[in-house]
Amino acid sequence: MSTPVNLNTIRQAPKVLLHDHLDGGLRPQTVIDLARAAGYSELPHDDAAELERWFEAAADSGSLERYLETFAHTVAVMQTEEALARVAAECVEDLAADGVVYAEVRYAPELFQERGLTLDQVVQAVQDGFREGERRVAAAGGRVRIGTLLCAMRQNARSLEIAELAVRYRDADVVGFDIAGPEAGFPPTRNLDAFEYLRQQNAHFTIHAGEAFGLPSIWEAIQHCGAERLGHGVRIVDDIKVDEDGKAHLGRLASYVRDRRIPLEMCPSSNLQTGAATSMAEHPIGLLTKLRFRVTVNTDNRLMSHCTMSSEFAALHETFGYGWEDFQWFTVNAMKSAFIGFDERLELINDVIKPGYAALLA
Ligand SMILES: O=c1[nH]cnc2c1ncn2[C@H]1C[C@H](O)[C@@H](CO)O1
Ligand SMILES: [Zn+2]
Repeated sequence: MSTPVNLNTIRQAPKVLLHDHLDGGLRPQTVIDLARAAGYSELPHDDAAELERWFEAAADSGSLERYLETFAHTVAVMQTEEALARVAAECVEDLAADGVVYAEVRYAPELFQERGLTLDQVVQAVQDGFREGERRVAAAGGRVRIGTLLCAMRQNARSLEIAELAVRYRDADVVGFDIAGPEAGFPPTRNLDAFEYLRQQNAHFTIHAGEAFGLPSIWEAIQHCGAERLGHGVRIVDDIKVDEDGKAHLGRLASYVRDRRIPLEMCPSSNLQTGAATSMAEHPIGLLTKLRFRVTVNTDNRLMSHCTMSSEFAALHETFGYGWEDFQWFTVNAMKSAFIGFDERLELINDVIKPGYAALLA
């Protein structure tokens, strides 16, 4: 008889996370500590539990723009090398404690220059923090590997510079690039020079698309920019019609995304808060999973969405009845879609993920 599925047992299952923002995953107490150290007095609460509730409620606004406003506080307290390294190390510990065995964690270096840090100092501080976190996890007998994605913010015009930064650190575990920030009004094609540069460098990138804007954003991200994965991508369902008898008809773009196995970095809880989906039951992940798109499950922002990889899986179990086989499928999908090398992905699938789920299914 297989292990019953609940939050505790899900924590023990090996999980892979491709879409997690460093500045969206701070521990509430760390936000408070760092604010104190920096003399930042704008926090809405100085009690960790209240602050945690505040982030979740403020992010639960129904709009991506309002959701993004909450990052003003986390970004404000991450302006020194010490703060960046601490947040990065704690991020690794928290993911490992939740049973994540591989994660790609992203952030926008350009946001951490308010106190004079150079882009290189920002990246080096975060990489130091990630390596420190991995060492602490290994010393405690755990296993986790972190790759970094550098984001450029859509509303700024620094994407080529950030793409060059990502390539400069590609041998120091920066595994790819992304664009983030408000989607409506900032089409991905504004950053074509960055994407062209990355392709010429044989570098990897994903693009936030199809979250707060629809099919044109997804189409541009894939066909003009050359994105290998889609951040969210939920609006791809606008190109799918389902008959009354349940038969699905895919348009050209949806067919392309499915047939080319383009990974969808889906983040259910975040989508409920930004209004990209109306409820868990109606979240497009149900249909897209049924149609065997390459779906992956992610947290987006663990602080703002008050979630973990395990709580996302648990919510999907409650809503759609998914069990270990489905979780293994999401996890293998994610591992196959990661930006690290093929050998390493295969090793994680064969040595960690499959044995982990086999034990839970036995
Ligand atoms: O879901 C999101 N969509 C677009 N941008 C986002 C999302 N979550 C976080 N961000 C932004 C806010 C962060 O400051 C930035 C880099 O992590 O990315
Ligand atoms: Zn995101």
